Amino acid sequence: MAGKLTVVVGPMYSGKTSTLLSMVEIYTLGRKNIKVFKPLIDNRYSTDHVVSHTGQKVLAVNVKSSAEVTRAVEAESGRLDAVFIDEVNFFDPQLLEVVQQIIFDGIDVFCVGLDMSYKHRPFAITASLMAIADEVVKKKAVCHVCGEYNATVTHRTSNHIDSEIDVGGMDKYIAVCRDCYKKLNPNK
Ligand SMILES: Nc1ncnc2c1ncn2[C@@H]1O[C@H](COP(=O)(O)OP(=O)(O)O)[C@@H](O)[C@H]1O
Ligand SMILES: Cc1cn([C@H]2C[C@H](O)[C@@H](COP(=O)(O)O)O2)c(=O)[nH]c1=O
Ligand SMILES: [Zn+2]
Repeated sequence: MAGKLTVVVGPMYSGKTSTLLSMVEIYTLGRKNIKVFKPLIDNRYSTDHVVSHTGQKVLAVNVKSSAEVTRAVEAESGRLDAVFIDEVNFFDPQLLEVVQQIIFDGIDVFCVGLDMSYKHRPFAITASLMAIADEVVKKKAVCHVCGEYNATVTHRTSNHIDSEIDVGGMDKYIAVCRDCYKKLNPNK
């Protein structure tokens, strides 16, 4: 039987990584064989763990590219039940084919990542994964400005760099609702 693809998206602080950690716990309690991956660029809290903003963590394989995910999964020779991938927004476009192959090989895949950059633009790899997913979960955060539980966007508070990729936390980013995002970005 083919595996199932679940994609969990949302702004920063919306509980994406916490959701991944809960699913890891469920699979682990069920004595399933799993592997967790994270991209090399994400060195914010740890290089060899996926860590949530609340400090909860799980051991993870740090990969430079999606090809390394394939190699690590193949090395398990069919023993895996599920694969978890954090921060898919940082991965190369080939992650789509890699994930597709893993689910066709009968392994469940959980992908977690930002759907949009601070520019309110989709991260292409997350959008492609959402398109082929069996289930998409869109999470919300509490708006840092108005305090409502309706934040769907991330606002970058520092403007020292224009690149859409810039690893960071509260020092650089807040979660906001669309109304507050518009007030903070009047050109939108
Ligand atoms: N504005 C916010 N809205 C919701 N949770 C927040 C906010 N700021 C900080 N947090 C904390 O972040 C936690 C979620 O962290 P995490 O699962 O790592 O989120 P994500 O992976 O989506 O960035 C929440 O449980 C809460 O403790
Ligand atoms: C919005 C946005 C975020 N990032 C970076 C900042 C963090 O390192 C991660 C997101 O982490 P989280 O687990 O969702 O909290 O992505 C970025 O590089 N570009 C952006 O536009
Ligand atoms: Zn708001």
